[in-house]
Amino acid sequence: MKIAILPGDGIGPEIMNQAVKVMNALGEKFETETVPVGGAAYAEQGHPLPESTLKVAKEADAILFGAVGDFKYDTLERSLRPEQAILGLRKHLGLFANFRPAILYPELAGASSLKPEIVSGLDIMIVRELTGDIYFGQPRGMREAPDGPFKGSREGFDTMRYSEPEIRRIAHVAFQAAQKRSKRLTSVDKANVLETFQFWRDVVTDVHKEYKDVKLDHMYVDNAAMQLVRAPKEFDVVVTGNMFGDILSDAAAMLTGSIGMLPSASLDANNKGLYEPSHGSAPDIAGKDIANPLAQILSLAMMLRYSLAKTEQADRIEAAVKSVLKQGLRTVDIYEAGTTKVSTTQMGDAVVKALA
Ligand SMILES: NC(=O)C1=CN([C@@H]2O[C@H](COP(=O)(O)OP(=O)(O)OC[C@H]3O[C@@H](n4cnc5c(N)ncnc54)[C@H](O)[C@@H]3O)[C@@H](O)[C@H]2O)C=CC1
Ligand SMILES: CC(C)CC(=O)C(=O)O
Ligand SMILES: [Mg+2]
Repeated sequence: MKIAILPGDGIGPEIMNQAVKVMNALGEKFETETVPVGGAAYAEQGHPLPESTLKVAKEADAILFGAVGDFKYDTLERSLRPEQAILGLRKHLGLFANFRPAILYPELAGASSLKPEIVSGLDIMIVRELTGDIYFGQPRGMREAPDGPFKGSREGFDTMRYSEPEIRRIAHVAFQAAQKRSKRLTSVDKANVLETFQFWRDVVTDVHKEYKDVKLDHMYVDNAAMQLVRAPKEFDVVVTGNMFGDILSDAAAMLTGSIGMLPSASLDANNKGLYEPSHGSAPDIAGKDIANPLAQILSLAMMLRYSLAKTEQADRIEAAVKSVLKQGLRTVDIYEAGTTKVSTTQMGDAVVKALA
C-alpha cells in the first residue's frame, strides 16, 4: 500500500512532520513517497503541480496533503499559483466528495468561540462538493465589460454551474452519510437568488425519493451561516456546493476551538482519497513551530479509516489525540489559562507517546 506525502508550503511541512512521526510510530510499515507541491514545487520545478508529483499522487493508494499557498506567489499568473496544485489534484483525481467533520472535543469547550452550552457535544459533518461550482466554471476572466451600466470598464467574471450528475452523486454520498448517522440532512443553497442552486435544490429533492428514511431540509446559505453560530447542534449532516462549503467549514472550525482541529477527506467514486487539514498554509505563523498539527494528524486517521481500511490504527490515533487534550496540552491557537502551552513538535511527540 503506497501513500503519497505532499507537505506543500508554509506550516504544511511542519505539521506533516508530526503526522509522519505518528504514522511511523504505529508499528506498521507503510510505503511512502514524498514529493513537492504548491509554492515549493514552483520554486523547484517552475510549476505548482509538476507531472512527476501528479503521477505519484495518481499511483498512490492514498494521499496525505499538507497545505499550499504563500502570499509571495499572489502576483503570479493564476495557472502558476500554489493553490492551483490542490485544485488540480481534486480535478485530475475526481475527488468530488469532501468530508469535513466538525467535532468539539469536551476538553476544548472553553476554546470554542461560542458558549460551552451552545457547542458542547457538537459533532457535525459537512459534505462539500469539491470539483464543480464557481471554483471551476468556465468562462472566467478579466475583460472590458461588454454590456450593462458599466459597459467598457474593466470587470472580473466567473461562472457558477452545476450539472445534474454532479449534484446527484454528491447528494447520494450525503444521504448515505446521513443514513450512517442520525438520518438528518440539511442541503444548503441559495435557491432564492441563483439558478444554479434552484437546480441544486430540485435535484437533491429528487434524490431524496431514494432515501425516505432520511429527513431532508433545505436552508439558504446566509441563514445556514447564522444558524451555525446560533444553534450549531441543530445540524447533523450538511451538504452544499464547493464555495458555500469552503466558507461554512471555516466557520464551523471555530466552533471546535480552532481551524487547526478540522481534518478532511476528499474522496473519488471508489474511496480513493486525499486527506488534508481544512486550513491553509498559515504563512503568518509558518516557521515558528507553533502551528496546531492535530488537523493534519486527524487527517491521517481519516486516511487510515476511509482509504486503507485500517480502522484500528485510526482509532488509536484518535484516542491519542483525545489523550493529549485530556493531559491539558495545547498549541497556542487552543490555549487557555490552566493548560500547558506546547509547540508543534511537542504536540506531535505527545501524540506519539499517547499511542496505545
Ligand atoms: N488546501 C489548501 O492548501 C488551502 C490553502 N490556502 C492558502 O493558504 C494561504 C493562507 O490563507 P489564509 O486565508 O490565511 O488561511 P489559513 O487557513 O492558512 O489561515 C487562517 C488563519 O488561521 C490560522 N491557522 C491556520 N491553520 C492553523 C493551524 N494548524 N494552527 C494554528 N493556526 C492556524 C492562521 O495562522 C491564520 O491566522 C493562502 O495562500 C491560501 O490561498 C487556504 C485554504 C486551503
Ligand atoms: C485554497 C483553496 C483552493 C481551497 C480552500 O480554501 C479549501 O479547500 O478549503
Ligand atoms: Mg478553505
